[in-house]
Amino acid sequence: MAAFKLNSVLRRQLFVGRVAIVTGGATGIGGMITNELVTLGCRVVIAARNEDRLKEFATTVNKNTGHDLVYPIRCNIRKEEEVSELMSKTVKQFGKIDYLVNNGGGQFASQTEDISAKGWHAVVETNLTGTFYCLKHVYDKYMKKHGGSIVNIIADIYKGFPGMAHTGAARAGVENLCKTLAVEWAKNGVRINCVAPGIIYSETAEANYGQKGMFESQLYRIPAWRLGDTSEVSSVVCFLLSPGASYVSGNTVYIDGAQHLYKSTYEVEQHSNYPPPNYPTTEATTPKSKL
Ligand SMILES: CCCCC/C=C/C(=O)SCCNC(=O)CCNC(=O)[C@H](O)C(C)(C)COP(=O)(O)OP(=O)(O)OC[C@H]1O[C@@H](n2cnc3c(N)ncnc32)[C@H](O)[C@@H]1OP(=O)(O)O
Ligand SMILES: NC(=O)C1=CN([C@@H]2O[C@H](COP(=O)(O)OP(=O)(O)OC[C@H]3O[C@@H](n4cnc5c(N)ncnc54)[C@H](OP(=O)(O)O)[C@@H]3O)[C@@H](O)[C@H]2O)C=CC1
Repeated sequence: MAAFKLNSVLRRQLFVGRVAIVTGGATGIGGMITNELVTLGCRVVIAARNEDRLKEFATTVNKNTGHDLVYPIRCNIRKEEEVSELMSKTVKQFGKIDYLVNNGGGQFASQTEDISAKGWHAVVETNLTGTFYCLKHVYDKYMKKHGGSIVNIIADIYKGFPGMAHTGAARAGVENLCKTLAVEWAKNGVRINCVAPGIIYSETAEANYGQKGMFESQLYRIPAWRLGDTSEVSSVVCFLLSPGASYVSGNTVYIDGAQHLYKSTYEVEQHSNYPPPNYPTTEATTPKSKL
C-alpha cells in the first residue's frame, strides 16, 4: 500500500514547471493558495486591484523561498480588458497557464430590500461577471489549445444566502457555469470545479464586516464548533488542480465543518404572518409577532 502514498519528495515536485493564476492571491484564502502552490513548486501570478499589496506579498514570498516564483499583475476582474491583458501578459511572461483559481471576490451583508441597484451590480459584476471574464479569456488565450484545470471559490449557498442575496445569486451562477463548462470544455482537456468555503478566518475577511469577533460569534452554527482556516481551503484547491483529481470535473466541495447541513447564519424572528393553519391553535401556540 505504501507505494500509493505521495512521498514528500514527490509532493514537493507536484507542480514543478507549472504556472497558475490566483485572483485575490495576496490576501486571506488566496494568499494561502499562492503559498501552497509555491511550496509545491508552481510559479504563481497573483492578480487583484490593490497593486501595493500584491507587490508586497510577492516580495515577501520570493524572499522567503529565495526564488522568483510569485509575479504580481494589477487587475480588476470587473474590467474585461484588464482580464484579457492579465491572461496575455501571463502567457507572454511564462509561456503557459496550467491553472486558474477564481478566488477574488466578496460582498457586504444586507437585507435584500436594502440592496441598491448599484450595490447589486457591484457584487454580481465582481463575483459572476468577473469570473466569467477570467474563464473566457483563460480559455481563449491558452486552455482551448492546451487544456488546464480551474477552481472557482464560491460560498456556502446550499440553503440560499439569506442576508447576502446578491452574492448567493452570483455564486449560484458561477456554480452552474462550472457545470456547463465541465461539459463544453472537456473536449479541450479542461477540468473545472468549485470550492464552497463556510466561515474561514483571516484578518482581511473579517475586516470586511467591520466587527472583530464577528466570525467567532457564529461557532454554535457550525457542527465542527470552530472556524475554518485558510490552509484547509488551499489544500482542497491544490488537490482539485492536481493530477490526483484528474477524473473530477463539474463538482463543488463544501469546506465548512458540515455547516451547510446545519444552521443558517440568518435568524428568522418570531411572527404570525403566514396564512393561518387548518389545525386548531391557541394563543399559547401562536407565535408573538414582533413585526
Ligand atoms: C457570518 C459571516 C459569513 C461570511 C461568509 C463570507 C465571507 C466572505 O466572503 S469574506 C471575503 C470578504 N472580502 C470581501 O468581501 C472583499 C471584497 N469586497 C468588495 O470588494 C466589496 O464588498 C464589493 C464586492 C461590494 C465591491 O465593492 P466596490 O467595487 O469597491 O464597490 P463600491 O465600494 O464602489 O460600492 C458599490 C456599491 O455597493 C454598495 N456597497 C458597497 N459596500 C457596501 C456596504 N458595506 N454596505 C452597504 N452597501 C455597500 C453601495 O451601494 C455602493 O455604492 P455607493 O453607496 O455609491 O458607495
Ligand atoms: N472567508 C470566508 O469565510 C469566505 C470567503 N469566501 C470567498 O473567498 C474568496 C476569498 O476571500 P477571503 O480570502 O476570505 O477574503 P479577502 O477579503 O482576503 O479576499 C478577497 C480578495 O478578492 C480580491 N478582489 C475583490 N474584488 C476584486 C476585483 N474586482 N478584482 C480583483 N480582485 C478582487 C481582493 O483584492 P483587492 O481588494 O486588492 O482587489 C482580495 O484579495 C472571496 O471570493 C470570498 O468572498 C466565500 C465564503 C466564505
